Amino acid sequence: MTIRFVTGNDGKVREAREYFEGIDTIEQIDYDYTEIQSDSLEEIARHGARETFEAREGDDPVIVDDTGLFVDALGGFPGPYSAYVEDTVGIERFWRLAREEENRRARFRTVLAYADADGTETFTGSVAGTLVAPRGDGGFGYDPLFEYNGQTLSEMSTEEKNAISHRGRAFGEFAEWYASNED
Ligand SMILES: O=c1nc[nH]c2c1ncn2[C@H]1C[C@H](O)[C@@H](COP(=O)(O)OP(=O)(O)OP(=O)(O)O)O1
Repeated sequence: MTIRFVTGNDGKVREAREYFEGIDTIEQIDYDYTEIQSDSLEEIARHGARETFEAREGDDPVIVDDTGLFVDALGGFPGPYSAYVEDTVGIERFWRLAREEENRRARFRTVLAYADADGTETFTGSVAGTLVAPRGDGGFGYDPLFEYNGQTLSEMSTEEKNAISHRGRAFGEFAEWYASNED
């Protein structure tokens, strides 16, 4: 099938194309859905997918990905506000805040929302790691700061990142559900 991925983030699309290579086609859709103010990634993603599905003509299913980086020592900040923090202060200044903390544990969480004529479903994936001084030049967003098993996500190939990442795990949940729901 063709999966219509509603996002302006090319990094997310690259990871989806790698994950579903040879299985499904990923089509990137630009639709400016309302990012509701909420501390729940589920609500944000669910609302975005529903709104986009209903605004489009036809019955093509769509997916929306809402992701956040949650830092333990900062009470989960920036969490659902991760895009805002990246756009305003940037990851270098965010690192200067995080490096003051003794406990540098953090977690990425992705909620993928799928909407079609039958309703909306959400799928979640997360990965725990450690914040470090930025390293590597792959990936996107906060990847250079996030270390997992000795490597930052920026030092991994897309395939390696997908194998352990929040998003890769959410894709896995979705793919399993989708396969068991096909007519
Ligand atoms: O795997 C990732 N590795 C590192 N950083 C990441 C990742 N995934 C999202 N991020 C960053 C991008 C943005 O600063 C925020 C999520 O924001 P989020 O609203 O989900 O995405 P976005 O605004 O970039 O694109 P869009 O809403 O069009 O899909 O965390």
